[in-house]
Parts: sequence; structure tokens; C-alpha cells
Amino acid sequence: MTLGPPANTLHIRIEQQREGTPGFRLDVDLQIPSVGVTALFGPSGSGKTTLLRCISGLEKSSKSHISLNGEPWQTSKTPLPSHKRPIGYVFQDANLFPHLTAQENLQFAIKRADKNQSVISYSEIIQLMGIESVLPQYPSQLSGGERQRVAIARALLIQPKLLLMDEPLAALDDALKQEILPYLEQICQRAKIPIIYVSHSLDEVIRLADYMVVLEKGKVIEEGKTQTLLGKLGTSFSRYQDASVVISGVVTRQEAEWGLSWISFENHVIAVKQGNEKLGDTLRLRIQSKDVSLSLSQHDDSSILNRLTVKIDDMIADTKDPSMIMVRLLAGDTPMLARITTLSAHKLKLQKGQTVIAQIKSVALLR
Ligand SMILES: Nc1ncnc2c1ncn2[C@@H]1O[C@H](COP(=O)(O)OP(=O)(O)OP(=O)(O)O)[C@@H](O)[C@H]1O
Repeated sequence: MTLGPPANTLHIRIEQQREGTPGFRLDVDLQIPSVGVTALFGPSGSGKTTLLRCISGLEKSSKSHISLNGEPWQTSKTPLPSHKRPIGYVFQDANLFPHLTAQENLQFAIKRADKNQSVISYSEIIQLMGIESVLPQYPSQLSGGERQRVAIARALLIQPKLLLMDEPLAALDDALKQEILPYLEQICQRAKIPIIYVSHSLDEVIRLADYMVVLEKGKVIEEGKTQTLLGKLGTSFSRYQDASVVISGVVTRQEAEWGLSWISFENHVIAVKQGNEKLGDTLRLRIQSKDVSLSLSQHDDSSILNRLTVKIDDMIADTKDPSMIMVRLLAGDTPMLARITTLSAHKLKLQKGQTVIAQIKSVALLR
């Protein structure tokens, strides 16, 4: 007996060889979580958009099998036309109908909605996206950010089983990106469906995605939970100079007089600049490998607040820059990365299994 894909999984099997692009072949067999955000990452031309277009049926593929929690809703034998697939699609450009108001654009989606599926209600999405006041307006009267928020609402109002987002923030400037990210976070937390999110921005991915897939030349080269994948050595991420890890922890102490929140994970505590978070909130922190230095003993005379006792798990030389080395650390079971000079590693005689102090200079609070 062969076992099918496990429950709580979205299984996507796509093969495509497009005429006119002989050098490119898409061949993907993915099993990703059936709830939450999966980021699709990879260099330009690696096939991210092609994969989304094949999933949505906008592009033909020789093999196309999609099943959710073991239930197939798209097979090569019974290909569904694009408009019949229960998929919401948000593109880089909002693609709203220009001759319809924002509200009419949304009503168009409601007509198409799957009556058996209830992802989100009209009133809830209007409130979550903060678009009540712009409903009577035409797309040309909206700002780029407002247009994109209406487009996201429209994609969700078809009550999809899967939401595809292809660089939804790429056309916006940095200020607008920062404005829309909290809306996206809310949607990602609220919609209990799988969301595939294409982005070139590691910042966005780290902030939104629980799971990551990396494509290269039409094939999956890496996949896994965001936290696990980013904490690995030898991946495409650990080669970046801004290689980072994500740590999830709970606010256990706040000191208003110093403007600090203390975030606990496993047996460790990290101080961050206080924001809107409250005691008991779960937060994600981003720690860049270049902000982590190592010492053999605790230095109480240092200005660095965050000094964690960790174990060296592995070390790998930077093939592009022999003066630098990446050290993988474990704070309990939580991986961290430190990018330090090869000379320091040599002077400190760092070795696998050794206990050291990780000094963290700066921690970004992701939410
Ligand atoms: N309409 C098309 N006709 C023919 N070939 C195409 C077409 N669109 C893309 N390609 C080719 O298909 C391959 C995959 O492109 P795709 O746009 O899916 O990559 P991508 O990872 O989304 O890139 P980017 O990050 O730049 O958007 C590339 O070789 C590209 O040149």
C-alpha cells in the first residue's frame, strides 16, 4: 500500500516544458502546510511566477495535480479551467477592473465565491483591510496601497481554498510597504487557508512566512520551516551577508523606564526596544548573523545587553570571502548564526560542541 500525502498538507505536483523556452523546465513536487504562509523564494527566472500560473490554471502544464488534506481538486485527467479553480490570486499590480468602483470589484468576486467555503466575511475583510471609506471610488482614484488592499480583499472574497500572492508589495515604495505589511499579517493569521507568497525580500518573507520553498532553475532546492531553514549552514540563505535567523518568544517582562521588553524563548531572554507589544504576546525576532559576536566568557563590563550562553553546532568557511566564517550556534534547540572573522575563530580556538557566549548587538522585532 502506498501512503498518500499526509493530512494538513497541500500537495502540488506540476511539470511544465513551455514551447519557446527550451532551456527552462518546471518540475515541482511540493508538500506544504495546508494553513499559513509559504514563501516562494528564488532568483529571477527560477520559475516562481510560472509555478503560480500553472497552479491557477492560467498556464498549461503536462502534469498538474493539486490536493488539499488528501482531497484532490485538480488532476491532469480532469483539468479545471482557471475561473473554476478555488484560488485567489493577488498580483504585483492590483489588476482591478478600472470601470468598476472598489465595491463593484468586490461584488464581482462575491458572485464568483464558492458557496460551500467560508474563509472570511465581507464585513470582516472590509474592516481588516481598512477600505470602508474607499468603496465608492474607482481604482484610478485610489492610492497604490489602497488599490492593493482592495485587490487582496477581492482575492479573499471568492472564498478560495488557496491564496496565491505574486510579489504583492513589489510595486509599492518602502513607506507603503510598511503601511500594508500589518494588513497582510492580519490576513495571514486570520485566513485559515494555505497562502503561497512570492517575494524577493527576505524581510517580508521572515515577517510573514512559516514555511519556505526555494526554487532554482524550475526545481525546489530547499524547503522547510522558516526558522529551521534560515538557521542551517550551507543553504542559499546562510551565504547571504545578511543571513539571519528568526526566533519566536513571549514577552515576559517590560521596563518602561528603560524602554525595553524582555522576550523569553527556551531558557533564554532577549531584550528589545519596547514597541506596542504587551506582556504575554508572542513575537518574532530577527537576528542578523553580522550582529552576533562570540566570546569565551561573560563580560559584565560590555554595553551589549544580550549575552546568551550557547553551544557551537557547526562552522563553515565563506567560500567567497576567506576572511569570514559562519558559525551555527544552538541556544537550547533554537539555531542562531554568527558571522565572524576567521582570525577570531582561530584565536579563540573555536570548536564544534564548545560552549560560548553569543553577544547580540541588535535585534529586530518583527511583530
Ligand atoms: N511568457 C513567457 N514566454 C516564454 N518564456 C517565459 C515567459 N515568462 C517567463 N518565461 C521564462 O520562464 C522562466 C521562468 O520565469 P518566471 O517568470 O516564472 O521566473 P520568476 O522566478 O518568477 O522570475 P522573477 O523573479 O524575475 O519574476 C524564465 O526562463 C523566463 O525567461
